[in-house]
Amino acid sequence: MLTIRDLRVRYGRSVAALHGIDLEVPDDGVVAVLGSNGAGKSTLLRAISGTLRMHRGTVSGGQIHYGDRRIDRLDPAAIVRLGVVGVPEGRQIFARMTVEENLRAGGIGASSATDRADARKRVLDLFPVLAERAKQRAGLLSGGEQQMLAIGRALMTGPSLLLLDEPSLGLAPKVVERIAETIREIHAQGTAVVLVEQNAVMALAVADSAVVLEVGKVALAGSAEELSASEDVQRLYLGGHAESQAEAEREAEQARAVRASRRGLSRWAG
Ligand SMILES: Nc1ncnc2c1ncn2[C@@H]1O[C@H](COP(=O)(O)OP(=O)(O)OP(=O)(O)O)[C@@H](O)[C@H]1O
Repeated sequence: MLTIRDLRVRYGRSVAALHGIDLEVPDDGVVAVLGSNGAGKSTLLRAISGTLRMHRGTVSGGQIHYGDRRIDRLDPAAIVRLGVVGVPEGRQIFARMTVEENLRAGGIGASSATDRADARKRVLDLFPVLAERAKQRAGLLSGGEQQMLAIGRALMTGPSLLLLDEPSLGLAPKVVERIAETIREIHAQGTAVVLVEQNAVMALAVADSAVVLEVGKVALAGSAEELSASEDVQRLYLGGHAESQAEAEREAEQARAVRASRRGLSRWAG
């Protein structure tokens, strides 16, 4: 379980980005973090993964625990060793290296060659396209394939908690649905997920529970079903791109249908 209590983050002296966030991510959970630009979503992931310092940020108050370990003062490599691995926004794969080399780089932290081989097999089963493109330069993959590679590389360490920063960004709806299915499969295989998204329809379809951040605070929290039904969420995040209330309702209906199919999937997986 990841437990965040009263987390406060600053960038330099002048910018206070998070103002006391509370969040829990159960070991078998998928928690979505929603919110508009600048709400603090990426900052929250940076705080969990220990990468704030690379962005001149610091935890100025509160605590983050993973299990019984306090992690908000650990460096990123130590946090990865505890099983908490992030896929930052913008994918950041090694564009000039091949798909295979990218995956190998992800597995460097694995404890043994057997672990690496097992992880590689799991990743290629999850993303068969990466096996087909193994020798290709990563920079030549499509946007969706690059996102799959970024997730696959993170999975090479065998994480128990995966942090995803806007995996749907810039991808076509069909590819977004493929990424959503993959997140469900990763979860069904026993990895907890924190999913930061601006695509609330996708995130609420995949997650068990969600929080909405507004200017560095949790404005709303609840189960994915509660938030899908919330008028505020519908107006701000589900209806935001809809031309009419009817379309917003269709989107919410679509999210409910995908959730129902997910329940079917997890029953099947379990
Ligand atoms: N390196 C930085 N230095 C100074 N301020 C920053 C830095 N990174 C983020 N901020 C500020 O912190 C606040 C939260 O930003 P953050 O990137 O976490 O939001 P976000 O919800 O992830 O937004 P987006 O969806 O646009 O990525 C914003 O006011 C942003 O301008």
